[in-house]
Amino acid sequence: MSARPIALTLGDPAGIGPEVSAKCWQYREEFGLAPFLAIGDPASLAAVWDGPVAAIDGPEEAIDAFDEALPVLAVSNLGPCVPGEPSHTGARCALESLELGVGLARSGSVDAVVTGPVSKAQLYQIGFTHPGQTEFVAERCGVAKSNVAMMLAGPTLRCVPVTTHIPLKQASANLSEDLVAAKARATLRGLIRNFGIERPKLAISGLNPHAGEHGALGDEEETIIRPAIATLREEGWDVTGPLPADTMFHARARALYDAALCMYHDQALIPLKALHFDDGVNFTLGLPIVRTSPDHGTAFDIAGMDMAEPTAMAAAIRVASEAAACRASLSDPVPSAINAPQ
Ligand SMILES: NC(=O)C1=CN([C@@H]2O[C@H](COP(=O)(O)OP(=O)(O)OC[C@H]3O[C@@H](n4cnc5c(N)ncnc54)[C@H](O)[C@@H]3O)[C@@H](O)[C@H]2O)C=CC1
Ligand SMILES: NCC(=O)COP(=O)(O)O
Repeated sequence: MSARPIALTLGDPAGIGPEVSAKCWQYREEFGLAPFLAIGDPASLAAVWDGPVAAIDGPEEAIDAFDEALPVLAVSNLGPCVPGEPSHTGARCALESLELGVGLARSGSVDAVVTGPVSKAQLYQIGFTHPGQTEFVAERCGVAKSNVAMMLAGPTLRCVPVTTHIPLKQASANLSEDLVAAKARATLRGLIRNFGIERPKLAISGLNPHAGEHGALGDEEETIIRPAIATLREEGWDVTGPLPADTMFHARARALYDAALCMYHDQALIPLKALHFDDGVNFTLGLPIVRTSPDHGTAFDIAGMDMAEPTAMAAAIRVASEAAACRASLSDPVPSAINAPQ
């Protein structure tokens, strides 16, 4: 077992992040979780949980404390903490926790960072300029946002949207051959590096109904997606498509690939959440660090009611540990046989 813990940010203090984090500690043995520490406002835990908490000053104290209590690295929240009532002070606390968690992962003092759910709307209101945590973490790691992939992963499906948190009417205009190819490479390398899949298979969707019907129902398949696929194949990657998005997610189709690359957010996330809402993991591929998150959001509507299922958070912690171990076991994370530019 690694001697380093995992850092888990509590997310928005008014959301369900504190509750699912506490439940993960409570059921750590049933869930098979490696030691972790929580980062955030201790009051947000106290508001929803009366279990044991150990205040720590750094990650090096977490492993010893973990057996007896949930280790917490406190981040101050200048406002009151009421479950279900988000605030700007809470959003600032969530952002500060994220910054600290990413910093610990970058410094190598934790094996991975698992980020609790934040409210994008609240973050935007306090001046957050990134579409989501994915792009924030990429920037902190010095990686261009086009070279990271937001993968949503469950036991029978992994999906990556090429465009992420933008209005749907801008999705087509934001697609390009280079972006599709860059997201595909980040996904394929990520499957090798974090999931240990030696020769990953990627299925790439079309954008339009029936993948465009040879151009009759839209031309992005012919002008953008097909040329990107040709380039990826020349580089040696095992890539198929463009596939009609409505027929690529049934069970027999899913058995043919390791991940699906889709053109916009809901094309990827609807099938994933329909199949795996309770154990879906958001995994940022393409980073020097391991970063995961549960697939669900802040769920302000049920915060403080003891109704939040911790299973997606538990999956996010487990997948992060497995990915960290996988990376440590690989001497050549991207096999040189695959002739892809770095
Ligand atoms: N990992 C992250 O940081 C994510 C953050 N978000 C943010 O969360 C906010 C709310 O997003 P929504 O679209 O409403 O999605 P949501 O996932 O927060 O909630 C959708 C529905 O599912 C329920 N739900 C969610 N998680 C649950 C759990 N663990 N157990 C039981 N029920 C659960 C909620 O009560 C709600 O009815 C948004 O601001 C969004 O940006 C959304 C997805 C991921
Ligand atoms: N729909 C996924 C999501 O909202 C999580 O985004 P991010 O904040 O992890 O980039």
